[in-house]
Amino acid sequence: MVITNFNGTGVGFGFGVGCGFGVGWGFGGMPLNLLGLGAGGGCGVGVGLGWGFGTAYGSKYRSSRITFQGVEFDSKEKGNSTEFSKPSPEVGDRSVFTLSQVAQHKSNKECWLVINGRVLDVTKFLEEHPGGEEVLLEVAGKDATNEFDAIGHSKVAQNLVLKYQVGVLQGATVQEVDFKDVVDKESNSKEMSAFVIKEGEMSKSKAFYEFFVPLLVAGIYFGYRCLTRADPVTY
Ligand code: HEM
Repeated sequence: MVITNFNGTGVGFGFGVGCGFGVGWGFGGMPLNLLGLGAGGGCGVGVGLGWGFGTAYGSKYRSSRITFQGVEFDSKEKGNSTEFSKPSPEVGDRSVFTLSQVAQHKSNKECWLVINGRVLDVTKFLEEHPGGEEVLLEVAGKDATNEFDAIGHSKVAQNLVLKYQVGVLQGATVQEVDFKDVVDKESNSKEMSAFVIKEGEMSKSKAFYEFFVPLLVAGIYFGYRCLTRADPVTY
């Protein structure tokens, strides 16, 4: 099983008494592909049905038997090792491309990008990418090394990079890799684990504003209502 955690800005709906903040469901993370638990605080209406913005945290699960196109992580076992099957690329692995040549392939029909000096044709991987095809298309035709590293991709993802290599970038020094070596313990264990926390995506001050300001406002309002409530008249 693969669990990918995410956090991001979310929208929460909740019910409250007196003021309208509560805990509810929200969406968050990139991509917005699963609902997560969110906390929201906000304006109260009437008897206290409220809504607010908060941060959503969630996890998404998928089967551990992920088969990326053409790559069988847990089959073809020979003894204790698993064979990493790489289909023959249309273009030779050692072809040398310039960045402007790579830049000519930036659509979903032909999507190339560069990672660590390797030129990759990820067209067939677009739909398979756990992070969504949009992020790949955003860096299509460019050097996406920084974006790739920033996510903290797993060893499995790094091995997949080799599968989609169609050449190298002109002037780049690329570490030679023997394809028999790319399968490590992680893929042999038939389990692809991912724990992606996008730190830095939300600054501390933003988190402060999203969480505490609505709570503060609601608290002040609640306190004001308590203090200004007229005492019942007793006879
Ligand atoms: C050919 C290059 C790439 C491959 C083979 C690849 C593969 C993967 C894989 C296997 C995962 C699942 C988690 C993991 O194992 O690390 C993943 C997640 C992700 N990737 Fe990539 N990736 C590639 C390029 C990129 C690029 C360039 C970006 C950003 C521009 C990106 C953004 C993401 C994001 C945001 C996630 C996390 C998804 C989530 O939080 O649910 N990936 N990728």
